[in-house]
Amino acid sequence: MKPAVILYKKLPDDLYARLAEQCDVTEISNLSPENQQQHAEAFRQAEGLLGSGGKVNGDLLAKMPNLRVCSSVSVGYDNFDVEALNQRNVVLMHTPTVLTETVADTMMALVLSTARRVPELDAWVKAGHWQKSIGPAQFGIDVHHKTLGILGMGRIGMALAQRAHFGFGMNILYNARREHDEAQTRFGARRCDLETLLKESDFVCISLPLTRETHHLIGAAELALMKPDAVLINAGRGPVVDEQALIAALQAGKLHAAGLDVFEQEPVSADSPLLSLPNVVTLPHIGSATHETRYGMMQDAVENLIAALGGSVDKNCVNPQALK
Ligand SMILES: NC(=O)c1ccc[n+]([C@@H]2O[C@H](COP(=O)([O-])OP(=O)(O)OC[C@H]3O[C@@H](n4cnc5c(N)ncnc54)[C@H](O)[C@@H]3O)[C@@H](O)[C@H]2O)c1
Ligand SMILES: O=C(O)[C@H](O)CO
Repeated sequence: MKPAVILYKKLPDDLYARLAEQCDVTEISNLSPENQQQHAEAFRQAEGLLGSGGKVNGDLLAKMPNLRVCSSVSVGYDNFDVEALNQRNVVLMHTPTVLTETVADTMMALVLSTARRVPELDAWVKAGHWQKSIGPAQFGIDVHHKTLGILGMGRIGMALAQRAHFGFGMNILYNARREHDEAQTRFGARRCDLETLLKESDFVCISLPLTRETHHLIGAAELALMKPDAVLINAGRGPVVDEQALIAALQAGKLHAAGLDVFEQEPVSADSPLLSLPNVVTLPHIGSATHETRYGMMQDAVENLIAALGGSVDKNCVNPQALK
């Protein structure tokens, strides 16, 4: 008999067919309480759960007594209560690697667009304000040969360092719990404490996961250490930065600009002051959102689920120790 799974994300037809060939699929739009209630029996039967968005915690697990594998269409897994999964011996699979280069591209896009004010000046031209030669009011700041500090020197941090160092001749700083030999050898990257990184970087770039340690890692005190002409980029998770403190720093002119792909609340509220600051570039959490990469993530998530239900967790598993 095929294992029962709940699918809470729309898949392309070919990937749905691949999943349905191996599993008995119940498809729902999301993990809302209404869907959990309406499909209570399917939740009770399910051995697998595949999708992204929505909390997977002890409450949900209590409704899924047969669950063995969760497969997330994301690398970040802060939506999952891993301790609760471990207690129940539920394996969590995710999609690292396939999205790394695309997210690094997005971060570089934020670096360039904040420094050179691309969205702001695009709107200015389209609004008909370009009536004579531009002057200092339209100038930006250089990116090349500046210092880029990375918080979260993992897969995405390394791919960003590669672009910044080889593409733009930038000096790379990083803050990490351990020395990263490859970062030192390939990019001449220097490990430093958080304070030094914030004081010396022209661009502070966050590609950290959201954990108890990283929640509000960057608050008012940390922002105050940054140079007034520095830029903050966040493509990790919104709550790594205290958003109220960031708004206050930007409003007080203590930072040059910010580039944000992630927010404390998503979608960001339409009345957030961040949306009316001209020096803030906002994106709707599109770090990995290209056609090719999103397809690759969904493909990996399907294969991860099938492999883990079959007892194989050699690749892309957050908690292999949970496998009984
Ligand atoms: N904006 C997006 O669309 C998007 C897309 C993909 C990933 N992300 C985010 O980026 C994160 C990183 O992805 P990755 O594939 O590079 O993961 P990774 O595990 O390879 O890298 C994360 C790095 O952060 C480091 N780290 C963790 N806690 C730290 C701390 N307290 N201090 C210093 N360093 C710490 C880890 O040691 C690791 O090197 C994901 O967890 C996710 O939250 C966002
Ligand atoms: O963690 C990830 O993979 C991205 O944020 C997409 O959700």
